Amino acid sequence: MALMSVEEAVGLVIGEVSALGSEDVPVAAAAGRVLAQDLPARRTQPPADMSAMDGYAVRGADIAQTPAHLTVIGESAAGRPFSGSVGAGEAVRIFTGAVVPEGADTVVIQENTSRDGDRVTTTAPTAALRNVRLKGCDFSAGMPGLKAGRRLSGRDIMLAAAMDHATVPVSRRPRVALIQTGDELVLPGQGTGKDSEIVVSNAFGLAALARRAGAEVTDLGLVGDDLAAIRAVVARALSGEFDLLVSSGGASVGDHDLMAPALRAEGVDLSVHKIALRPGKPLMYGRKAGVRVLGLPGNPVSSHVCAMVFLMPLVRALQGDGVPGPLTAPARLAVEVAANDARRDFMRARMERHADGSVHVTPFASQDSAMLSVLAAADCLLIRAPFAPAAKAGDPCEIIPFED
Ligand SMILES: Nc1nc2c(c(=O)[nH]1)N[C@H]1C(S)=C(S)[C@@H](COP(=O)(O)OP(=O)(O)OC[C@H]3O[C@@H](n4cnc5c(N)ncnc54)[C@H](O)[C@@H]3O)O[C@H]1N2
Ligand code: MOO
Repeated sequence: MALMSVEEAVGLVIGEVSALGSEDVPVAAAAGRVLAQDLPARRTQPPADMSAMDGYAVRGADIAQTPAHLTVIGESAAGRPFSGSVGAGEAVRIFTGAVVPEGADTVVIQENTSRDGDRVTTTAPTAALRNVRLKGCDFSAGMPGLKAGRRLSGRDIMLAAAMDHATVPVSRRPRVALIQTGDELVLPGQGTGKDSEIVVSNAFGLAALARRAGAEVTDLGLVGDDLAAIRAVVARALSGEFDLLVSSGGASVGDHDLMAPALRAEGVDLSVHKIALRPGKPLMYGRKAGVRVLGLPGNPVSSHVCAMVFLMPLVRALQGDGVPGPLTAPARLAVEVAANDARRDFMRARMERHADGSVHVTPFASQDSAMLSVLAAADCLLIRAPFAPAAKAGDPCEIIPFED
């Protein structure tokens, strides 16, 4: 059977996905969530012309010549505006963040003045209109401040709060169920010391990546290589409690690789199985009604790479994220690499930043998809396109930097 290209598979997995429902969350809890609707400003900022400096609010025309002598008629502080207006030859003592009083249009910083009782004299020139933040220069009421589909950063929630939103509408978190299959698997600390045992690792990495992408994750635990047992846990995961089932293991063609038969027996329509991807060839994707299923290979590195290429983008797309990723970056090869075969390769690699800012990437000598020590030592994946010719040190390349 011909292998499906990674692009086609990604298209099938996230192509027709739209956001699950939405919920309102306090703005303080909204960082990392995806905005479900455009967020307009509920007020104008600054709400009035405001001083950007500590000094004196004056009429610009009055200070065209230095020195200019003015009479101080009052004070405007942040939150405590001056109620009168500034006439010709007058000044109001003003502080940063205070409303510029009516009549004034310029603020002279106090370092450029000398004060004597209620008289103030300018000691250096100030251009008219300086040091004033005009009403609405940041945003105006009704203006679309943040667009739907945006994953909110700390900077975004500052803007949301300043626009006077105590809560923000975000897409609800996709509910993800994890299953790990394999008779050999034991939990950390629970092995009996037999050479045939393998301590599970995959669910920890998968849960971490899914949560980082915004999912609520439930680990349904380990299940042996037994069709009835796998079907039972698959049936639970498909029962409506979850939006996405993610399995690891049992995806290949061996006699004990039972995930595809179990999924099909439980009514999952598998549209992807076997991809031109390394690591991660035996990747499955399918749906049963509203529940999506991602069947990842058991090899630990394969499961993790597939999670970066398919699981995280899918979890983000299920929140309506307009940029589901993964985000790639340009770099240069630090060493030569051999020609690639038909599978798009995501090589574990380390990057080094040179003084000129360029990033140089060295893939590890071992690219075994079982080797967690190499995965943990890597800080990026070097992408090699299908049939890419051999390349030499200094050639441009593309990487996916790990986010942690
Ligand atoms: N004849 C063929 N054999 C294999 C092929 C193939 O095309 N033809 N593909 C290989 C590739 S590529 C991969 S990747 C693996 C994937 O196999 P499975 O998804 O069936 O994975 P398992 O056999 O269940 O496990 C593989 C390996 O990973 C260990 N493992 C499994 N689950 C976990 C876990 N949760 N935590 C840690 N380690 C885990 C497991 O013990 C095995 O060592 O198939 C190749 N074979
Ligand atoms: O795809 Mo497998 O992950 O090459 O080992």
